[in-house]
Amino acid sequence: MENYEVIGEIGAGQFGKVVKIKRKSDSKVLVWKQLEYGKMDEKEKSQLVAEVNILREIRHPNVVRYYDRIIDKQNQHIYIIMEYCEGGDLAAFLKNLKKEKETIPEEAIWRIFMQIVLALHEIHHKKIMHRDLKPANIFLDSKNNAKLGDFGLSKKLSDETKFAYTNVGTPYYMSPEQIEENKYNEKSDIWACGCLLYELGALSPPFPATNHLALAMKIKNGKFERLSKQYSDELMRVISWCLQKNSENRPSVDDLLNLPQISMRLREKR
Ligand SMILES: CNC(=O)c1c(C)[nH]c(/C=C2\C(=O)Nc3ccc(Cl)cc32)c1C
Repeated sequence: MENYEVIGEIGAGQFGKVVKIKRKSDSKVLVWKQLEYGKMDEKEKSQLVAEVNILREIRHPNVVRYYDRIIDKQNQHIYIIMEYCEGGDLAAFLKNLKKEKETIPEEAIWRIFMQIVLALHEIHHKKIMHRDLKPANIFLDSKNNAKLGDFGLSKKLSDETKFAYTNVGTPYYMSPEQIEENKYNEKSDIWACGCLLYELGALSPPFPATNHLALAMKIKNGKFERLSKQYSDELMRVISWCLQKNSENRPSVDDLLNLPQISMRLREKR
C-alpha cells in the first residue's frame, strides 16, 4: 500500500469501495477495488484468487486493465489495482443523459456496442463468462472508449455471497434461462448485450419493472417497446436477435462481429 498515495473514494462497487490512487513510482493515476475477503468462505476465497489470476492475463483495450493486487492480512482485505477510467461508469452517463433529456446518436451506440462485443470476444475465448454485463460494469476512459470492468469476480462467488452482494439492484439484464434457474451460458451474455443495446437507445432497460416478480414476467413474455424512430430498423433487428427467448436463436459473439454495422466500423479502426 505504501507504493500508492490515496487520492479519494470514487464509488462503491458491488463488491467494495473503488478508490482513486496515484502510483508513487511514476505518479500514474489508477484505482483500487477493496474487497473484504474475511466474509468469504474457503471456496469463495480460492475462487476469487483463481479469478484474479485470470484477470491478470487479460490485456484488451475494451477490458479494464488489471495491474496488481495487495493482500492485507491484517484487516483481511484484498486491493485490486486497476486502470483509472476518467469517464466513470456507463450507468451514471446514461442517467445524466436522461436527466438532460438528451439521447445517444446511433453512430455512438454502434461504437459502444462494438467495443463491448470485442471485450466479450476476448473473455469468451478465454472461457470466462461475464455474468453481470450492465451499464454499471462498463467504464469510459478519457477518449470515451468503453471498457468492461469487474467481470468474473461475481461469477465465482457462491450463490449466497453473490446473492448477498449482487442483490443491491434489480437484475434488469437477467436472461430467461437464468430465471428458469437453468445453467448460465455464453448466450446469456448475448442477452445482456441486447439489453445494453436497447438501453443505450431508450435510456431505460427493455423490461422495466419495480419488483423482481414483474420483471421475471416481462422477461419471460419477451416483449419490449420499439425505440424512438430516430433509431434504425437495423438497430432494432440486432436488439431483437440478441433478445431471443431461446438462447440457441441468439447470435454468437462472432455473428455480432460479422454484422455489417460492426465489421464496417472494425475496418475503420484498423
Ligand atoms: C462518480 N464516480 C466516477 O466518476 C468514477 C470514475 C471517474 N471512475 C470510476 C470507476 C472505475 C475506474 O475509474 N476504474 C475502474 C476499474 C474497475 C472498476 Cl470495477 C471501477 C473503476 C467511477 C465510479
